[in-house]
Amino acid sequence: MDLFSNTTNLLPYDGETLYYGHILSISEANRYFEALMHNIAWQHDEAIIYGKHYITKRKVAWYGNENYNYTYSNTTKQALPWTPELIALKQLVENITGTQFNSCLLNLYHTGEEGMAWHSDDEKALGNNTIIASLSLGAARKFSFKHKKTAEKRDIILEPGSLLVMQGTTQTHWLHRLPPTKTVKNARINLTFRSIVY
Ligand SMILES: O=C(O)CCC(=O)C(=O)O
Ligand SMILES: [Fe+2]
Repeated sequence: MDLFSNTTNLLPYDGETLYYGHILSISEANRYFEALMHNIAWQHDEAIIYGKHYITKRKVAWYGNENYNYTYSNTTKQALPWTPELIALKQLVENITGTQFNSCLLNLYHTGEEGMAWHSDDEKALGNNTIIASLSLGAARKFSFKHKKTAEKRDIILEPGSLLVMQGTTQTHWLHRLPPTKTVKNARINLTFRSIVY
């Protein structure tokens, strides 16, 4: 039995997304935020859309068990080996979710003006009904879901030190995004633990 089983599904149908709230104390969340700011190999993300090359303001980093090649937005990333902080966080998230993860995509949003557009994490490498565990550090930000057919929406505030888990058919039927906002001035780090199936 997991310790956090009293969570409810944020989505009304066609998927399961659980918000576990704080899984780290404020001081632990601050300590990890500072450590990851300095110790992660942050790089600007690249995408090739209709043949045009884009570089994002947001920074990303990709870590994993092996040298996974991971392709999205027409660019291929290679995973770096886990750092001690990432191993500790992965362990914590695995204990709570009862699931093993073999990789983690990190995002660094320097201010509220950086976000992520509507998408679903439905790359082939994640397989069907994948489970993605999303840990937030730094600034609290709004996170939104939109159903692909009905356009029904759900919003949630992701607090620092909190865990959100997207599973079941969430990626098949729902888009999600991190909307940009002028009111947030501070940086946020998000870690999405994932399982690459090949
Ligand atoms: O920053 C977030 O909370 C979400 C990031 C995300 O959706 C992704 O990396 O696929
Ligand atoms: Fe995503």
